[in-house]
Amino acid sequence: MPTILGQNQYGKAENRVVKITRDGATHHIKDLNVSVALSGDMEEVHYSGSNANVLPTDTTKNTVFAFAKEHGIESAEQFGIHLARHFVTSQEPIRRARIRVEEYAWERIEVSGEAEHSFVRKGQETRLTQVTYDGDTWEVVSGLKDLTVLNTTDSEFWGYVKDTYTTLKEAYDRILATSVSARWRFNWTTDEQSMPDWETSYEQVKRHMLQAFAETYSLSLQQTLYQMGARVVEHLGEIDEIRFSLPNSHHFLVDLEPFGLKNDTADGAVYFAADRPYGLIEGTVLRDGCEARIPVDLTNL
Ligand SMILES: O=c1[nH]c(=O)c2[nH]c(=O)[nH]c2[nH]1
Repeated sequence: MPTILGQNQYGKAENRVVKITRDGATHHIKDLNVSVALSGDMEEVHYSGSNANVLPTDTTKNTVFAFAKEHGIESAEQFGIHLARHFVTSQEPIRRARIRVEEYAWERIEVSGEAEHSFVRKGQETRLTQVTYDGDTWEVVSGLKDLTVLNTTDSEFWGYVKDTYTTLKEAYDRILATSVSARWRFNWTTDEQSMPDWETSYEQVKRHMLQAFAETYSLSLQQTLYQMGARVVEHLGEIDEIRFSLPNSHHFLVDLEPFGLKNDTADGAVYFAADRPYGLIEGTVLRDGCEARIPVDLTNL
């Protein structure tokens, strides 16, 4: 049965590019998911396997990261236009380029004023609660998930154990990012007159967590976790226990040396935001003398 090739396109999808710009102590962030789809004279690669017209998808990925460094990211549209023009005008067989961009919006964490290098992702987190009553005693465990935060600096990781399998380079200025999942247990159990103000309490827990994240100079995500928990328990008398599950959302500096581009943290850099695997840092912070009752696995709550 004779067949012919119909519409076809190819390219690297979902390049997670994060560009930090440093304006003195004030940092700016652009966080994009960029997908490239190219089409043109691509019959031969499909019919005979000749790659003579094929610009590798790997190259399209490198171009995205290199352009972010070389030209910056003014807007998703400007970045898309620049890339599309490049592919179509630089490669004769490529007749059409479609660049799709998703942009994730970040806002500055409020500390005393707006933080210079600490951000929370726009869009609401999910608020959670679990109430249990046995006719006598109440247990209220509340929480949140998908509260995504990022520090563009004030994070290091070094001095760790090194064995035969350790390849990780020590980091003295890295991005620290996580999506906070937390559960906290109220010590209110019986007296309905002295119930906490749940709405106020929620806002305060969130504020203390965000401020602790922003203000901790972090030597590990574990240290940041403890600071966030301690801040909540110390400030809010109604909470005895808080547990966190914090994925370490790795941002890797992209090696742009092959394209003659210096990509240094110190003057604002381009990062590859990896989605998996990720470090997963979990732990409970307790008021001294209180019992731990929040389950280890937060998915069970
Ligand atoms: O903050 C961190 N804690 C770790 O335990 C760890 N492990 C790792 O590879 N990177 C990091 N970062």
